[in-house]
Amino acid sequence: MKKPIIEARGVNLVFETNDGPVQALKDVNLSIERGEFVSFIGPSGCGKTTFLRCIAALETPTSGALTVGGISPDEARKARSYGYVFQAAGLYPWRTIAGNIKLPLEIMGYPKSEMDARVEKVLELVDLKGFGRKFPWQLSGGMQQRASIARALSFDADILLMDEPFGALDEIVRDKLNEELLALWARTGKTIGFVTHSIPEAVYLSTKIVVMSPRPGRITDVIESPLPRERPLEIRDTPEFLEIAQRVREGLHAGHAHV
Ligand SMILES: Nc1ncnc2c1ncn2[C@@H]1O[C@H](COP(=O)(O)OP(=O)(O)OP(=O)(O)O)[C@@H](O)[C@H]1O
Repeated sequence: MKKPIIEARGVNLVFETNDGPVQALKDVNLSIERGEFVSFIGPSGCGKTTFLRCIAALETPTSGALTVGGISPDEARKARSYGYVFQAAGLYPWRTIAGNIKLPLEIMGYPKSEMDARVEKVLELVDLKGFGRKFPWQLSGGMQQRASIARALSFDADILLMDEPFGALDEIVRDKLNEELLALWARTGKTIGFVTHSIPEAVYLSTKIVVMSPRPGRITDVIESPLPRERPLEIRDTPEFLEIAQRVREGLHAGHAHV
């Protein structure tokens, strides 16, 4: 059997705060296979972001085992195994779009010609061809978020971690970006970890949906989606889609019963 690209076994994380310990993650067990699209959904404070940050070695579990590509998250971070997309696009206003996308490549010391080639390639991947010389403030919110995805893709990591990347966008833009993200995922074969508050977004995008609940943050359900990988937006009106959405809803409610 192939080894999962991300594997968590009995992961716990307790934050020590002024008000006492906060158990952000409790006994999290999860396997993510290469090429999967995994969404994390649950109410505020259930540990979605914390788990993503553990994968990215931005937080360290208090106990348990977590591997990324068979190595520790810290080693995986040093090996540039993932790109990270935050809720806010976080582009530097004094740099052009191309300049922003180049930033991680500059830090990694890529030669100029390769940087330029990569910028062109990722701009095309996120449908921003021709916008490299614009500044962030000249782009719409949706375009800025596409640019931040391009930046995360620029060094071609196997894993893309996305923390509510479309949360601040209106529904029409969000639909379009969801469609584009699926196309990008199909073209690149990346493994994607995606945090969301939206049930339709989670069901539309994912091959696996991880339902979480708070206090302490834990996984209450893991749903393997039976939907085909190729998904027109209209799939959201099919009985299969609505059935999965219902199961997510039930998982969310069941989680609350423990609070
Ligand atoms: N650095 C920290 N110090 C102390 N407590 C923290 C820290 N980071 C997160 N927490 C707490 O851990 C719990 C999980 O937080 P986390 O941000 O992972 O939740 P979330 O599910 O991503 O929430 P949201 O949907 O609001 O982003 C919360 O109770 C939060 O207050």
